[in-house]
Amino acid sequence: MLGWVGTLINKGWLDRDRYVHLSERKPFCGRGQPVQRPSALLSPAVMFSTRKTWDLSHAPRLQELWKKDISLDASSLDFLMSDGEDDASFLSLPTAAFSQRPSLTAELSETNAPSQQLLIQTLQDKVSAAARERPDVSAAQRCDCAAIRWSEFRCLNCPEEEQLVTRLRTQVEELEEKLLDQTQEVERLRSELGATDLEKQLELLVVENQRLKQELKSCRSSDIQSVDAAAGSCSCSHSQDADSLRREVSRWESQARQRERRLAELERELLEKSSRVESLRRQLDESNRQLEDGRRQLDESRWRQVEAEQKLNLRLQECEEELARQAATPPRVKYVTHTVEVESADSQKAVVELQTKNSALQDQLSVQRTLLRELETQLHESQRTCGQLRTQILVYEGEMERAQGQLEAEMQNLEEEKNRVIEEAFIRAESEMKAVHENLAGVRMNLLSLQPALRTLTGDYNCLKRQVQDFPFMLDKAISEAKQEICQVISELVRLKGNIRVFCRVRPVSQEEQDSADAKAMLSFDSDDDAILYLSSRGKVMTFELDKVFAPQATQEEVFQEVQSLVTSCIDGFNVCIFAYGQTGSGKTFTMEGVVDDPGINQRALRLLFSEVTEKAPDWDYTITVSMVEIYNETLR
Ligand SMILES: Nc1ncnc2c1ncn2[C@@H]1O[C@H](COP(=O)(O)OP(=O)(O)OP(=O)(O)O)[C@@H](O)[C@H]1O
Repeated sequence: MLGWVGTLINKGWLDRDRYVHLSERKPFCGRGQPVQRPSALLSPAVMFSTRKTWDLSHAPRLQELWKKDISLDASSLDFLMSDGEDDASFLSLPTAAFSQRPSLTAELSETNAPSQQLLIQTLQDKVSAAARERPDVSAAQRCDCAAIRWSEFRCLNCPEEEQLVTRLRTQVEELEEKLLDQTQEVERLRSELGATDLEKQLELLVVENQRLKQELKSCRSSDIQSVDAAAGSCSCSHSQDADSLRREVSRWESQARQRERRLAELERELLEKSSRVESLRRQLDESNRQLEDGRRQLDESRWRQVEAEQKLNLRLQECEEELARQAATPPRVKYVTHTVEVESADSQKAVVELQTKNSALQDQLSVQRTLLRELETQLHESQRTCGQLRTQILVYEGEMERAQGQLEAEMQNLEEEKNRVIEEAFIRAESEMKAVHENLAGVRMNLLSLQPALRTLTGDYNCLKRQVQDFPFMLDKAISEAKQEICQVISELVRLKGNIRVFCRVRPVSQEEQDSADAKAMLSFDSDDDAILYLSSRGKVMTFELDKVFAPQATQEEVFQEVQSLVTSCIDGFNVCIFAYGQTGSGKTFTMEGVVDDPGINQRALRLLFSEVTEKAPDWDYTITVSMVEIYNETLR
């Protein structure tokens, strides 16, 4: 036992200091003679189980070891177990060897509770295997082996063993619950890091990125179109009003502000998405860290398991050696054999029960190992999935950074283009405004100069309008006045010329008259007055004053012109009479009738009369009657 404990301490599996205080006790003493214990290499299990005293005179090697203050190994355990002369000390060895197991298990459970079951199971398996692998031993040896098992079963049947089994079962249940919790935790981590939420978030981010690109493209195209439209409208800006240009510029500025607000919102959304990606990445890192912790715990559990297996193997080897030594030892105490034989049936039954329990525990252990392998597989799968997701996240982050860079560049270009267009529009608007102001000033000057003329024209227009309105009355008045004036003129003419006017027409001298004596009588005319006629006859000049004197060269037309007014006066209602008086051959017929080629007053007066009547026919109706009278030789015809 001391060698086993010492081996554990030398290998670093047990804490040496934990056993120092035990040196003050006196676990080993020989035959009532207390032995001063030189070292602290005793466990409480040994103290508890060693109820009989040992004679250290039969343990020179132990004394030597104690004096050297070194730890014991498996060989020292052989010595200790084989050198006892006292039967009681011999019998106490197996009891001590097995009864110390709960204490050891309790100590191990403090540091490695999950491996307890495996440790106990391994120990029991080794013992059972050792018993089965000795078919050729003698009956006495089998009896000794049975005695050992009986002692063990008796210890298992004790309350401490039952408590141990209960505690182990509780620990197994706790281990199962822990495995279940770890499985659920792994599932939760997979659900958090798996291809559900994270991929959905990434897909949403990609869709949002595409939407932002399309919206930016549409905004840029609409701005370019609006700029082109504005440029086209500015080309004919001479015909546009300055207010419309200002409204257009204000509208563009409003649109630009709206675009800027929209871009700010998009940037804010992008930042939110980036923060969301960052939080997801932190969650992923946290989950990976938890997975690493779980893996580390599993590694530690595995390591502890291996460690416990090594301990149990060592312990099993020691037990087997002890069993072999016990089997080789001659049966020194026969009654013990009898006692064992008496109770061998119960022991066999207990062995069967224990084997059944061992089988159940092995099954549970295999199940737990299977679960552990599945858990490790799931862990590896989760780690692989996490690696893939991490790679995808890096790829998406790179794409997002590139998209963000492109978006920022496009935003910058759009902003510069917008500023340039606005500046050009402002410049054009200012130039157009200047031209419009100049034109407006010229127009105002023209208006100022035209206002008096306009007022004059307005007055003239009003005057003309009034005149037009009064024109019918004025026309009637003018006609009346003209008629009155005409009547007055005619009256005055008649008054001036008299009611009877006398004209004198001198016909040319004929050829016959030139040869006669009468031709000497000469007529002369006054060159200054056409109403004077001089007649020279027989030395006397007689003067005749008439209304008109027509010389011989006077034509028919000239004579008619003199009487024409009289002819037309008859149209106005006056009575007129024209007649010729003179001696035969004086030219009356020639003047009144005329010749065919040169008509006289009658034909000319009728032509003029009918011409006037025809001209006034729309307004007047005339009735013309012609009558001819001749007085010849005092006869009227
Ligand atoms: N002014 C004249 N110029 C030229 N020839 C004229 C003119 N007057 C008259 N004679 C001619 O004198 C002639 C006589 O004229 P006419 O017959 O007219 O006279 P009379 O007075 O009518 O005569 P009677 O009383 O006999 O009828 C005509 O041959 C006519 O051609």
